Amino acid sequence: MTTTVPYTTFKNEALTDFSAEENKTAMHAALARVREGFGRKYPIIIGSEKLFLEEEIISVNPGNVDEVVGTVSKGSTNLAEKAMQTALATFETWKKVAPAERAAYLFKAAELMRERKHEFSSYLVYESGKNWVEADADTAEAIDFLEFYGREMLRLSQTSVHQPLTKVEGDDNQITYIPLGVGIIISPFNFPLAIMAGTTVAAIVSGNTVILKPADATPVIAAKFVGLMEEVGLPAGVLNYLPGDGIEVGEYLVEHPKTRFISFTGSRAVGCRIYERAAKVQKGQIWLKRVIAEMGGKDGVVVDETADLDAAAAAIVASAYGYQGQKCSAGSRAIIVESVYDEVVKKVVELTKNLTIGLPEENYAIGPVIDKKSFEKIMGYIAIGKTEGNLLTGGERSKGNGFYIEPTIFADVNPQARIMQEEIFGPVLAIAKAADWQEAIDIYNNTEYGLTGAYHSKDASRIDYAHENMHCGNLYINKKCTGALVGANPFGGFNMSGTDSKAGGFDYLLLFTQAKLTSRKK
Ligand SMILES: NC(=O)c1ccc[n+]([C@@H]2O[C@H](COP(=O)([O-])OP(=O)(O)OC[C@H]3O[C@@H](n4cnc5c(N)ncnc54)[C@H](O)[C@@H]3O)[C@@H](O)[C@H]2O)c1
Ligand SMILES: N[C@@H](CCC=O)C(=O)O
Repeated sequence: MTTTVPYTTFKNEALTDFSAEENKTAMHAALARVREGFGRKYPIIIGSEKLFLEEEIISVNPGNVDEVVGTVSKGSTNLAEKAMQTALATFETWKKVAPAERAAYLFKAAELMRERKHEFSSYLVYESGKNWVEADADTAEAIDFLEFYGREMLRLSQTSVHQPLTKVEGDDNQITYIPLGVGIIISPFNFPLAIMAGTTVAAIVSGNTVILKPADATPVIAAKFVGLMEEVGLPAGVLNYLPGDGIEVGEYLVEHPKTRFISFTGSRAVGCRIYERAAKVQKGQIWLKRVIAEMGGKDGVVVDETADLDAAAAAIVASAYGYQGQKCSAGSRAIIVESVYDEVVKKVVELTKNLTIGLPEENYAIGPVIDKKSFEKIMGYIAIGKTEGNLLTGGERSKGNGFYIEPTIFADVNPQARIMQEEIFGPVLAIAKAADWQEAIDIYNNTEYGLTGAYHSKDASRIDYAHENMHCGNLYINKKCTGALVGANPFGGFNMSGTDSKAGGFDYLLLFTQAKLTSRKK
């Protein structure tokens, strides 16, 4: 298999318009088909072996906890070792496969995923509790990553385009981006298709082999994706699928001397732990491991008195509550200038009270949070919020046979308060008042994170100031602070939000390669 797709032809996948009757009908049909497959068992996949084990991870619908979406065999350290040996052996052949051939697998997978878009989105609805729009965006982003990284590998392999070298008389100089080796992909629950698939295929298309450890709550959608890659003919052993306990299997692989890199997306605490453990050189290890860690955020929307206040309020609500606030990009803080504070807060409360709560499969605006542990953590923060701010709406569990929480707003919160500083990862918004726009930006910058932010204003010089001074990887002007588009809004943050990488960006594949220079005498 190979490809002749020009690398310049990337376009973002269109989102589905669910107000159109035919799309609604197609989504209902896909949900019904996926529901028929509930309770299916999914194996561990190592090379060409499919292993069904007694010990399993049970994937439950967070919107209706009596439903089991599927069960997935659970990996152990023995199987992690087996996966490592398989990935190491396969690397010897995969690294020699031409970039165009590697990219072709991604393009084929994108084509099939596009054809089965609603089916993938339905798994997201049932397994992660996303409503239709959020699920559709997750699937579209996964398609984008396949199309984008495939093209990026083609571009990177044309090194005269990527890095034209200075001409030297009598020399023929060539730079080649070669793969690293075996990578461990550790993915989060919240973009269980897009981030899981994107981080996996970026590594694979660059010529590496990988062991994928998906999030415990969302292993079925990962199994579906691995099945798709198998279907397009990706050679066995390039992508090994090993669900398992983060601490047991994850740490075994992070510490393994043959691990060449770790691509982690998840919380700050786990990211820091992986970074530290990966830094220790193990017996027999002949490289320093590369760690790509995309971690949490405490993102915020800043509004000054010149802004379009309706648009700003809508952006605050969309940023805070999309997928129940379970986005690293979620705008869990709003910082509003005093002179318009009451007006904007009133609008935000009204919009929030209009949000409907219910089953994701019925496409309510607000669904459940992912699991019991998250539910309890978020309710814990709501209890803290009740001591740190004025509760304007929400603050309670919501009805339903799942992990439903009311969208919650705390106003008049001190910028140093815990709910203004710590990532809650749930439908909780903390609002602070600033004396003026500059103080608002200072408050925005006053966290340990630096992932996304938004600034709402009509004043061009303040916008320029925000552009220079709001310290975050993704800054949005007069927009919400979520929803980065592959290729258009390369995504990743500063400080404790990670290692400053940019998923969906034009330098991302460099993280999975090393540059080799060959200088020939003519
Ligand atoms: N910056 C980004 O691009 C980005 C994107 C999505 C999510 N996130 C962050 O992810 C977090 C939410 O996801 P989550 O709850 O799945 O995160 P998490 O850190 O709990 O888990 C992420 C992954 O790490 C694994 N893991 C847990 N402990 C481990 C260990 N000791 N060693 C190795 N692996 C281990 C988990 O099993 C899971 O697969 C939030 O903090 C969010 O901000 C960041
Ligand atoms: N890339 C997504 C966030 C990913 C993290 O959760 C966004 O831009 O909203």
